[in-house]
Amino acid sequence: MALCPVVGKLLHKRVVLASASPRRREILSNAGVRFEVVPSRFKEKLNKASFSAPYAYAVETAKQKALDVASRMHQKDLRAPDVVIGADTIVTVGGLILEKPVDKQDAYRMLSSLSGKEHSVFTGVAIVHCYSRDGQLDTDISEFYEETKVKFSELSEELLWEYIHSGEPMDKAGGYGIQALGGMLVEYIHGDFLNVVGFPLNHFCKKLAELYYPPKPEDVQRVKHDSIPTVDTFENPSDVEGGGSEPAQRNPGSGEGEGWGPCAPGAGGSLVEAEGDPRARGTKEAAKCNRTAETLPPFPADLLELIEGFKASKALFTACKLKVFDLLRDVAPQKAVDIAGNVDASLYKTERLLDFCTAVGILEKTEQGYSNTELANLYLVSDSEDSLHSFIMRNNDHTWNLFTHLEFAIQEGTSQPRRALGKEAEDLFQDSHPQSKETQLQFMRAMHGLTRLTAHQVATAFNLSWFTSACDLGGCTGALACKLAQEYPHLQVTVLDLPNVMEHASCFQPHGPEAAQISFVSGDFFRDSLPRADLYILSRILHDLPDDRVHDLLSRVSGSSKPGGSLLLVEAVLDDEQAARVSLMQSLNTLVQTQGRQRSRGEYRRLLQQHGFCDVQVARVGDTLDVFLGTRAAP
Ligand SMILES: C[S@@+](CC[C@H](N)C(=O)[O-])C[C@H]1O[C@@H](n2cnc3c(N)ncnc32)[C@H](O)[C@@H]1O
Repeated sequence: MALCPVVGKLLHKRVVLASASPRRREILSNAGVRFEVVPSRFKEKLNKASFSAPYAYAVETAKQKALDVASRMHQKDLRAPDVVIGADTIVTVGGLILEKPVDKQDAYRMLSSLSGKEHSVFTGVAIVHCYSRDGQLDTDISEFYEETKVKFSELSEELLWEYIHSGEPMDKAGGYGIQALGGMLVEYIHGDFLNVVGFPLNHFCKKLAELYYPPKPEDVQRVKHDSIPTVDTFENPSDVEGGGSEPAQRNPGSGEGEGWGPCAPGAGGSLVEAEGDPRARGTKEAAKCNRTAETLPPFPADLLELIEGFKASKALFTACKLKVFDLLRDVAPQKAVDIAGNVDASLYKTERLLDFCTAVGILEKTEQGYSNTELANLYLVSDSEDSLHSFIMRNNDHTWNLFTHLEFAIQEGTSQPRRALGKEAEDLFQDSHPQSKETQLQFMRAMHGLTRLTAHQVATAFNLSWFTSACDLGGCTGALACKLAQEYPHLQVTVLDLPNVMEHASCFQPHGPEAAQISFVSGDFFRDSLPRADLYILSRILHDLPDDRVHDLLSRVSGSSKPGGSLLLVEAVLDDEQAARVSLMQSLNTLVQTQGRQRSRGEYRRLLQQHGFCDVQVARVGDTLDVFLGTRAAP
């Protein structure tokens, strides 16, 4: 079905229906939308007289219902859902708006006013996209309405009262339900049947398509579309409070045709404006240049994420540095005041940091307090088996500093370790001014955590069971060696790395039976003779090296390999989108830090072949790493 992909856009979002109506629930779930139901507490008491048309009243009520739920959910657990759907159905006849009857007399009054006449059923719908920014709720609101004309037969008193006594009219706008007994009262309808039931599914899907697949500017035909009149007054202004969001005052005079109208996506759409929100400025600009909804530029969500991304990284670094996740491991939820006391920080600011961590899914917050998510327990606790804590701290203490010099690296065309760290590029690994033990260990723990993430997949990318000896050149803590030993019980693995690394390698030695298969050797793969092995491994080594050094190293490995021996090479490559993203990010790293560069799969394959490794096979590991296996041909 053509509409399925549109509804599919909601599948990975947390969607909430702000309505208790079982009919709306059924229509949406039948369409494949997955959602929670949180009935709105918004009282349907807007001043009808202040709306220039009945549908505007329905749209505004739908919007206020959705905003009420978004704001309550955000206040409750500081995490608004992604999308809240509000809807309000009204019946109008002779300029009067009929909602739900309050009692049987009211139902009688309504139904007799419809008898033998045509009336309109309007459903206003608001689709509210929610965002949490700095603990505040921010929303984008799209709204629309649908009208269906319904003609009732002449209803006898007897029929009327029989219907009223059935109880069906009481919770329905206009006092009837077209999908049940009330269907017998209807002579004909013009328009969407489901709109009369309570939810205009067809228009809803079209609106989603408009939002999620905005037309390309060149495809846009300028068409006159429905608009919603200006609404300035609310009967109860406090109803719109909450979560820092207020509905925008609509821009008069921007529209086509009718002389007024909203300047926002879709018919009757509007954007909530928040002070300082770039989207708000975008909306004003659009109004200025008289843009229609269809010609508004796409909202640059990815770009904004890119612009602001460093703030999120720094917040994570800070929470790690304060050891928040260590504190919350294996304990009952903690209140912000206790966490702040424990990490010796300001309560108010700590709470902001904790709320951010909650918003990005690394902490959970309940009434009892904050606790670690599973992700935090796995990776953010400093001494967990798979901890990335040191990798995060390395980024905070070392890489961050280097990246502040990216501009110089680009302008001057050189790496910046001197400016950033006071040392030369060639000293990065082999330091003539030894780093402190803590810095060295931080680097090694960082590599350990990173390598462990993919070690099993690298070790099993190819069947290596016929090798009896392997040497992992620049193998650091032995994280990959350990996995190889576990996978291949007949394999002896030598880990070769520089003396300053080997000095601390004992901290990482495995304790299981595989320990007997692994030996650590101190050495420089550019200067010292390489330990003898059937299989050499270069994992994440070559991208840090300039071309001449790559050739140098490969020719040494080749020279040490026996015919039939192999080289296993592990690198992120430039070829496909996902790997290239990681690879290019590393290339910025090498730009500021080393003299290396990223290479494509083809380049690595050719490099292996040039150095005598033939039958090169390649396997993808995870989303981003390529593992190459080449066999040394006879010279
Ligand atoms: C980026 S890390 C890669 C570690 C590991 N192979 C992996 O896949 O995670 C580079 C490693 O190469 C080591 N290294 C750099 N230059 C070296 C050299 N000339 N001789 C031996 N090891 C070296 C570093 O000490 C470091 O442990």
